[in-house]
Amino acid sequence: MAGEFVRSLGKGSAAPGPVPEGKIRLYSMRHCPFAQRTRLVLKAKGIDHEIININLKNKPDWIFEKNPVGLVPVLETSKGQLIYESPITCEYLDEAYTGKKLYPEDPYEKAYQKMLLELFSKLPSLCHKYIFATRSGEDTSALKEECSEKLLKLEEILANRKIKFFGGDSVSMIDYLMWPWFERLEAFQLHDCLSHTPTLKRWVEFMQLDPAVMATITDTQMFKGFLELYVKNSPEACDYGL
Ligand SMILES: N[C@@H](CCC(=O)N[C@@H](CSCC(=O)c1ccc([N+](=O)[O-])cc1)C(=O)NCC(=O)O)C(=O)O
Repeated sequence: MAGEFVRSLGKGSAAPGPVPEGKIRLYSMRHCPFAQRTRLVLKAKGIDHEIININLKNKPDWIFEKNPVGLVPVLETSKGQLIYESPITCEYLDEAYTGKKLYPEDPYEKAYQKMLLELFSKLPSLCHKYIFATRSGEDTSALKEECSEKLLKLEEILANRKIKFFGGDSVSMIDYLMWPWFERLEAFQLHDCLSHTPTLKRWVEFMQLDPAVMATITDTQMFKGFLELYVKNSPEACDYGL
């Protein structure tokens, strides 16, 4: 069974058959911010796809045949090609499919977006560390400060370039690659890190109006419910809310 809102496949499940001609398959998890990057690009480009959710707390053995490290997202084509690591899945979709180009054609502008991604790329692990530290009652002030510093850097970039989105005046790849963590700041209890970043706050408001963002939005309460179970390694975490 494939679909965005279908229960995940876990240990003991049969491996799905080949991907139908004309479709691409995403191995995903409904609450995963990395997989949301790929879902944003699939939506933004209007790509015909199917989704198979994976139970990451009770993984089927066959997921390691799709990605040797057993993580989602993974794309599978009808030729049996496999693509993993979220920024690579997004770039692949942008190149392999027609429709709106999300990375700029200009080599410098594309390089610039990839440099921004590097700058951003510490934030996911900081958010995750913060969640675990909060749960175990540790002092989280240094981690929170580090998050604020990262966001301040992004604020300066956006404010200095006087642009609405990180790639210019319309949404592009870098915005989608960063978005899933901004959407979850409240659930991470890190929302006040945005209190000194007015330009970044406006970017969040612009992003909330984007059709692909609206189509993949994660409800804060739902994500909190998922996190609660995920940090306890519950096999029910990935299907929370279904
Ligand atoms: N570079 C890779 C990283 C991919 C990745 O790590 N995927 C997680 C998805 S599940 C993670 C998740 O949704 C989550 C959310 C919040 C928190 N937290 O706040 O603590 C933690 C995790 C996974 O499969 N994981 C499976 C596994 O680790 O075995 C890429 O860019 O593709």
